[in-house]
Amino acid sequence: MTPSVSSAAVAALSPDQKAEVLLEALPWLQEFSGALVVVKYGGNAMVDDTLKAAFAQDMVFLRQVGLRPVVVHGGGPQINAMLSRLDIRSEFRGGLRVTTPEAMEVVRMVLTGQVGRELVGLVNAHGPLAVGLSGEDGGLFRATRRTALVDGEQVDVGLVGDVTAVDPSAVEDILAAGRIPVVSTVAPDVEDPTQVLNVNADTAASALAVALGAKKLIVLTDVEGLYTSWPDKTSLVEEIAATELAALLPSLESGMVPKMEACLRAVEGGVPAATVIDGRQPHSVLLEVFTARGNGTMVVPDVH
Ligand SMILES: Nc1ncnc2c1ncn2[C@@H]1O[C@H](COP(=O)(O)OP(=O)(O)O)[C@@H](O)[C@H]1O
Ligand SMILES: CC(=O)N[C@@H](CCC(=O)OP(=O)(O)O)C(=O)O
Repeated sequence: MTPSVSSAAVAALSPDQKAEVLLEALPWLQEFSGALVVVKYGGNAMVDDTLKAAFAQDMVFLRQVGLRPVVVHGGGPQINAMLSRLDIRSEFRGGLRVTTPEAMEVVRMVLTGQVGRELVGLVNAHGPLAVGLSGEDGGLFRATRRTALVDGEQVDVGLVGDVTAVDPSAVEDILAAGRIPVVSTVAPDVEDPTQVLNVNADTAASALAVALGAKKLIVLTDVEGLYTSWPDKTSLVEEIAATELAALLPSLESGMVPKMEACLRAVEGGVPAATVIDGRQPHSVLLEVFTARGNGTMVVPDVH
């Protein structure tokens, strides 16, 4: 496997510099030893092959140094591409895809049969570590149909749900076997378990992080982090407490709404920290977990 960090750049470092880089990770290796970390990989941060390979390498790295990573992936752009190839119209309302029965078939096929499979393959290029599953497997998720909030009104978005029950035992079994679960976020409807619903991947990752008692939720996206007044680049937030974020939520725009809501719910549900990081930076997860100055925006409880 070709290393994604340039060997020439590493060779150019002096022995002292190499030791310094390795030692910077020591306190973080100690702090995160054995820790369960849920990593949500957004579809927008997944469009480049080199980035995807680097992400897979990071998951293997975490696992190798004793953490227990759980991957929850999105795939919005990949679903869009397949819907347009099949000539099926699709629109978003309040950050959620309006999902017809026809679109739902494509969502399930792309998330579970394409995006999930590709990530499993990339991780397993390093060894037989990843096992893919969807919210349908082993009763992992159950979802309740929801509407979207558009201009103060609740509107119907079709076969879309929110995860309202999680049975993490299937994920825990995979972790106990020393492997890396890779979860796609379609989920059976509580009312009719033969009907699957489309679930936003950020909110599903958050529900899973809470149910697993994760030490951290890391959300990769295609922007540096949360901006309080988007798109003003000077308004990037490094750290924000739950109450402050709750007050800010109504002013956020569509893509960031489910993401920041997910971080808030995770922290309110007992996850000590939820971080949104820039997935366009190769190895952003390694930098986030193992360096002093992480990146992106960290959401923390009010008292921590
Ligand atoms: N306040 C904000 N801070 C940061 N990004 C924002 C904000 N408001 C809207 N955005 C947009 O949200 C996008 C991320 O959401 P989304 O496209 O759903 O990503 P993903 O596929 O990673 O889930 C960013 O690329 C940015 O264009
Ligand atoms: C209800 C809803 O909108 N579901 C999303 C599920 C995928 C997702 O969340 O993907 P990202 O993380 O890449 O945005 C969708 O259909 O696009």
